[in-house]
Amino acid sequence: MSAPNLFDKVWDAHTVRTLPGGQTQLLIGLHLIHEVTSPQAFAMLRERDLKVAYPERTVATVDHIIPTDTQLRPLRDSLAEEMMEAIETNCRDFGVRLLSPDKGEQGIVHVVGPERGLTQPGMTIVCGDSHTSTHGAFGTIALGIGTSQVAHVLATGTMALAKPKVRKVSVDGELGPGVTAKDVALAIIRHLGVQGGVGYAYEYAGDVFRNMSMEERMTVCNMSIEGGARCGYVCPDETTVEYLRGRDAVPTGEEFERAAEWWLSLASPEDARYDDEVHLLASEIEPTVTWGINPGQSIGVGGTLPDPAELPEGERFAVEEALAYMGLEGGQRLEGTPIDVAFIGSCTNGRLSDLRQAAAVVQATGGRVPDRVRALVVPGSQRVRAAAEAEGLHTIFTEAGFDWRQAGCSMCLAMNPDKLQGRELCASSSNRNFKGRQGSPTGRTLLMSPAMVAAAALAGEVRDVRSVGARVAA
Ligand SMILES: CC(C)[C@H](C(=O)O)[C@@H](O)C(=O)O
Ligand code: SF4
Repeated sequence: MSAPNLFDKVWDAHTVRTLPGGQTQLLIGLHLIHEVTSPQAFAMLRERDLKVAYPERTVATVDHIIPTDTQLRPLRDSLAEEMMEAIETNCRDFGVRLLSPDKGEQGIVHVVGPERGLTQPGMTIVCGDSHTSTHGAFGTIALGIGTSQVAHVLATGTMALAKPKVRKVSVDGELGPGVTAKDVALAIIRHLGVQGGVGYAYEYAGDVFRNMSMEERMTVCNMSIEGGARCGYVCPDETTVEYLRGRDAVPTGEEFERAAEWWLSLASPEDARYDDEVHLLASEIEPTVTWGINPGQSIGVGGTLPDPAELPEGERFAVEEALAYMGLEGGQRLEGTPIDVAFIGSCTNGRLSDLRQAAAVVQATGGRVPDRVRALVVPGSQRVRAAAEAEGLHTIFTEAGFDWRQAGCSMCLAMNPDKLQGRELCASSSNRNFKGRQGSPTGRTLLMSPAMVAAAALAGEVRDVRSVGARVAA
């Protein structure tokens, strides 16, 4: 008999009961909320005269709509100001803590949860946001939910869910220089497909994840959803424990040691059972760039684009459609393609280590962003911004011609003034390259690591980060 994996253990520990239809009623340990998916949910509570069942397990932030040039109130965009006021009022009326920009606590929801130690191993975590999978880096069950589910969790602290299957995704060996967590995430998605994870939770394992920092694990877990998985996680280990020690929401002293012991005990054992297992080799992963309109359409930076004429009939259309939208030719190399905009930031790659890697490339290259390129560095949270400034990273960026911004989602989704214009081509450290994703209906996105974005910004074109000589690997 094989043993339960982490997902089974956390699921069982939070099961309230099995519902008549076969779903599980799951107790939710942490409910994170943001300004986009919460207003309607609070309205539903008001209509039915309900309270937030567990305000102490509910934490709010503002990220999508907040401008990143200045956060001074009232916000210049009246709709953004309205949304800001709505979340302030809702949090006040329902007794929910808002991580406020005035107190230096604000940031992207998936950055502030972990950095404050709100995200802890063994928890169930939900948020009305698809990239909630990020929190799985700590060995949690972390799920994105819809607005009506947000209302349900606010009102009951529980949620009905069918248990997904679990696939173990192992990446073994050692990553080469210049190959980052982002490249691992893109390689997994390319290998398994953007729909490959449907119905699954991904357990990330193997040498590569064992050696990763928590921030790198977050980058990969963040993109689980882009590979279709319901969520993704890494089993807690000493790296997890040491990351959490001393953070705001984490217990101290004896209580911390007890918690740490429990966290470590949740890790899947050697003989754990899985519904499926997949193995990838670290040595086969290159610095990766997307060329299409979903995150699975990527190549190693040195490679050439697929040629529709050489593809089987069934695959041809999707490639043709993507190449036509992107204005690229099959068989062409991506390296050397001129870019118009460079964006470093987002919940995938807007943490301190990401900014450090990008800054290292800027220093190693020594040049300046050409005038025709707009380059933005947007920290994932106010704390990340302050920490980066304390090490002088902002000076490295601004002296090289990058724009150093306030914390927020910024151009990842462009629900704020940071938008592409027309057909601009953007080298972006974010997670989605869908048509029109970055604010212009015809705008184009090349997803890559923050180090690669920095290299592209300085060259004004797609470059292999390894050619600039900076050691950017963790
Ligand atoms: C606005 C929000 C609902 C959305 C999501 O769920 O992911 C956004 O964060 C995104 O990245 O597209
Ligand atoms: S940074 Fe991008 S992916 Fe992350 S929550 Fe914001 S909009 Fe969504």
